[in-house]
Amino acid sequence: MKIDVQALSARVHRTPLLTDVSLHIESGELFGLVGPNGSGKSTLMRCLAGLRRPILGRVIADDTDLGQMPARLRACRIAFVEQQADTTDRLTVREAVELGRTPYLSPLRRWGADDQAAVENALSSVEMDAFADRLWHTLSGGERQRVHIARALAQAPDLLLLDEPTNHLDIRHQLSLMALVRDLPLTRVIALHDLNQAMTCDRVGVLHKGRLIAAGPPANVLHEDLLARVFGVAAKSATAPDGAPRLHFSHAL
Ligand SMILES: Nc1ncnc2c1ncn2[C@@H]1O[C@H](COP(=O)(O)OP(=O)(O)OP(=O)(O)O)[C@@H](O)[C@H]1O
Repeated sequence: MKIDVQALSARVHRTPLLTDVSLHIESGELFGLVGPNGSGKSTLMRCLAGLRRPILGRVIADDTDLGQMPARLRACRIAFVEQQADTTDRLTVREAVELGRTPYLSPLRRWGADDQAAVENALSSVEMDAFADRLWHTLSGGERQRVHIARALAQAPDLLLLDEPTNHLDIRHQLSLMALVRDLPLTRVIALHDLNQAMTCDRVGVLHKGRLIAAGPPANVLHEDLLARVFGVAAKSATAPDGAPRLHFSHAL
């Protein structure tokens, strides 16, 4: 799914949250969204998910205005893992992941082998198969996060939106999640605080005070001047032994 964000502005009461954001994301791209706390990342993600209506501008998903897309179609095509998603329902892990298949079900299309396979594959992608029968509320924060991601994968979307998905994850699961997301054959937008994880995206966009101030290949965008100006940190770019660009942070400015 390709995404065209056209002159998008969002506001709460009189407070602007996003101002005149325009952005094109290619089909199949891994796009990283970065910016300091409160810069508007989650707000933009919610607009991309169709959960927040912009006050101005629009989001075009393939050739359809997201505001006009029927909710069920949107639920089949777009999966969103929010930052602090939670549930109070008494669910097992498997039942939570099965929710990802809900948009596909109807009286004419009941639960079938495809749905079961999608759930099992999703559980195993995030290494949660052994937890399938555990109750949701007994899981740790990182385990819950992995189940949310499994639910989104079970949805088999064309666009996957992940808002800071590596929060709560230990370093091994951070790296395996990023590797999993990198290899998925679909459009992915991922809000990240770890700028070295952002360096592994195809392109990044930088939000600052609700405006998109830069977008492009990570090594071009996340340079020392921008990191000082936007994030308020002293950083140096370097090359890791495997040839990948790395950022080294020394202190807050
Ligand atoms: N309902 C609301 N009412 C008032 N202000 C809001 C509301 N929702 C968001 N904001 C403000 O809008 C700004 C952008 O919030 P948003 O959650 O999009 O930022 P973010 O970049 O995701 O931040 P973080 O990195 O801290 O998660 C913040 O200053 C936030 O306090």
